[in-house]
Amino acid sequence: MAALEVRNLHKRYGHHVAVDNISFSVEEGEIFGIIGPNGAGKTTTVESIAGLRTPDSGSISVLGLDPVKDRAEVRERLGVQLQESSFPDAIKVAEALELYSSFYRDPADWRELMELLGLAEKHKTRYKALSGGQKQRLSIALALVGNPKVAILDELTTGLDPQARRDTWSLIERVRDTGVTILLVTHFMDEAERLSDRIAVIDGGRVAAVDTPEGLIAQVSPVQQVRFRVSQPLDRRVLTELPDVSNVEITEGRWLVTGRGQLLSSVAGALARAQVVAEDLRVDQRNLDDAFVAFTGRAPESPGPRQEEG
Ligand SMILES: Nc1ncnc2c1ncn2[C@@H]1O[C@H](COP(=O)(O)OP(=O)(O)OP(=O)(O)O)[C@@H](O)[C@H]1O
Repeated sequence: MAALEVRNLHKRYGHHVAVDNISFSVEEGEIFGIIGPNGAGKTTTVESIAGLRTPDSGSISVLGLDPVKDRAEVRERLGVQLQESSFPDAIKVAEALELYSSFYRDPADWRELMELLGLAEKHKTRYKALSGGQKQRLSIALALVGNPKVAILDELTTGLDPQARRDTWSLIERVRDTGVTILLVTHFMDEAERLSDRIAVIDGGRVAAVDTPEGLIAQVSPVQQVRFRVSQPLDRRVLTELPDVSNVEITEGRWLVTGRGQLLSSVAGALARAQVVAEDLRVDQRNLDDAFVAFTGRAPESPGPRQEEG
């Protein structure tokens, strides 16, 4: 059974169609990314999954449950970090975590989460006195405090500095490694590419593509090239016989290998087997930004400027 299943989801606000027939499914243990321009319908989709909005039509299953009909059960199993979480200004970090953990049947150890998210030193600090990055980390902790089987993270690292972003990514990977399925909405292509097993590109309320990060990139730019020099003589057939390789050119000692699919790993593997070291290696490779532009016709946002971490 898929952890999440969204089928033919529709949602209008007045005459404006925000979600126009969105379908996708997320396997258990996956990190599934959702990317798309502003106003694409990402938040409407994930808030419908969380039972916070009622779709006009379509069906949603969270671990086999309906977010509206089975609201209480879904709440126990689904952790949600949404944009602009708002808490009472006067609540202290530890109080918020303890309070939220009391809402669940089988909560996580909130003290451990506080430690993990680097909030232990701030445990007595009131919400209003936290920096943007600390508020962000608290909202992640609160999404995880119920020990969820599925977590929805929207704008995970907005407002975090580069080190805090990387730390948060490692944390999310650790959470995934404990078996939690993660739905990650993000504006940042580096984050989506680093974390997601698969990604849905949403544009104008529709799914423009669903694939692995490499698959999305390959869809828009199937041809790749790898350039290098070799540390010792090499029979070109070692490379021309690889299924991913379409052409090998050697000019003045520089090798240019053209191909598709997993070209770099195929070439690296063949060179390693031949005990040849690739020197001065360059890969002409597109990234997820290129795929985003190709699927949506718009450039993705960049992560900065970021708020000061306190
Ligand atoms: N409560 C609402 N009332 C009216 N229109 C809404 C409401 N919520 C969202 N919309 C509109 O629906 C569309 C989809 O919004 P949504 O927030 O789902 O997009 P998004 O992809 O999450 O955008 P962003 O990346 O900017 O957060 C937008 O055009 C938005 O203006």
